[in-house]
Amino acid sequence: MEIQITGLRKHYASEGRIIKALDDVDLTIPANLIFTLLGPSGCGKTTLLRAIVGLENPDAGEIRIGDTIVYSSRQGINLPTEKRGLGMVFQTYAIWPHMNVFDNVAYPLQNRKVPKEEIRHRVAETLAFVQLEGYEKRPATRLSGGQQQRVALARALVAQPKVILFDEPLSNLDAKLREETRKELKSFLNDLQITAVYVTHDRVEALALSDTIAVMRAGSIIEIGSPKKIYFDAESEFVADFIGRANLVKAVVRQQTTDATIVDSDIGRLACRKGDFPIDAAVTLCLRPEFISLAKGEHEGTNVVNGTIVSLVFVGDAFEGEFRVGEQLLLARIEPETSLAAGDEVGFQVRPEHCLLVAK
Ligand SMILES: Nc1ncnc2c1ncn2[C@@H]1O[C@H](COP(=O)(O)OP(=O)(O)OP(=O)(O)O)[C@@H](O)[C@H]1O
Repeated sequence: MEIQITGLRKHYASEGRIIKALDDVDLTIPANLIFTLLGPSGCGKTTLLRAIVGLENPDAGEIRIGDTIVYSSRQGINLPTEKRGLGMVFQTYAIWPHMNVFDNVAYPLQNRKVPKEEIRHRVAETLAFVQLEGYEKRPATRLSGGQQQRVALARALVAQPKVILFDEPLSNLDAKLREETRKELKSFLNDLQITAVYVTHDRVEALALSDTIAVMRAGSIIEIGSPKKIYFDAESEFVADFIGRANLVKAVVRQQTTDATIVDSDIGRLACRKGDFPIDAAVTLCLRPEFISLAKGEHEGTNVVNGTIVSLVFVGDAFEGEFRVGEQLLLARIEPETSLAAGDEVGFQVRPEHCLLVAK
């Protein structure tokens, strides 16, 4: 089910200041996909999610879920949470420790006075779906973190919602379990064909899980696109920097050719991916460390950059190499079997399509 948000506003007054948690947000969340709200702490993600759920009372705007207006300041509509037909997996909605798995999952149905036999059937079906059949009698506290998350998911799904909302549901799990649970969750959601709205500040989680990512900043949605689009074709310096490790270099547009934009940058003259910028525009060159392939010695030719290695840090599957080009420090990903060392003169040639220009 599609969610349509129009002019949604929520301001808070705090210590004499106005905080624009939601600054007139317009947003369409498409049906049956995993849609992620990504942004730094305090950008308004949770406020937006809570407004969709009905746990936050906005100041103005409209929220439509499918054909139903669940909130409209103009029409004075504000449906209570339980009438919005949503499932939720929130950090703060953790499973109940004093109940067993069955009772945790059955709770939303018991609350709605669904007949006992149907409850048993639907809980069994949902537990099978999240691969927890046979766990009905297990006290919730005697489950692993990942299993507890699956119980929380089952509880959100048991009432067959049209939309399911997640607020940082994996943030209490350790790194390895978080990765496994994320994969499971993606496969569950793909099978379900349900509209999922997912809030996180973790870019890796957003990239791995989402069909579409909306990047938020200071109460506004600033960019929307597929994970690849956001990662490779960011439109602003903020998004390029937030979504992944990036070398950001100041540059000025000098020339537009048919297939490239030529800039003078703090690391030299470079042909970059063609961008729609006027001559003399001040832009930022975004160069991802994985596109820099350093080799020893001084290099010559077009789109060549030379520098000196400052440090190498081993991070398991690679080295993170820091090197200096003039006044600019750049980061490169270097293969683990490298013979490069600090102090080495190095250079690289970069393909224009790997040099993304973004607005400052
Ligand atoms: N009850 C409140 N009173 C005052 N300010 C609030 C209140 N709730 C949220 N805010 C402010 O509104 C802004 C948006 O908060 P929100 O929790 O939506 O951000 P977030 O992006 O979810 O952050 P995080 O990732 O840290 O949870 C923040 O500046 C926050 O301090």
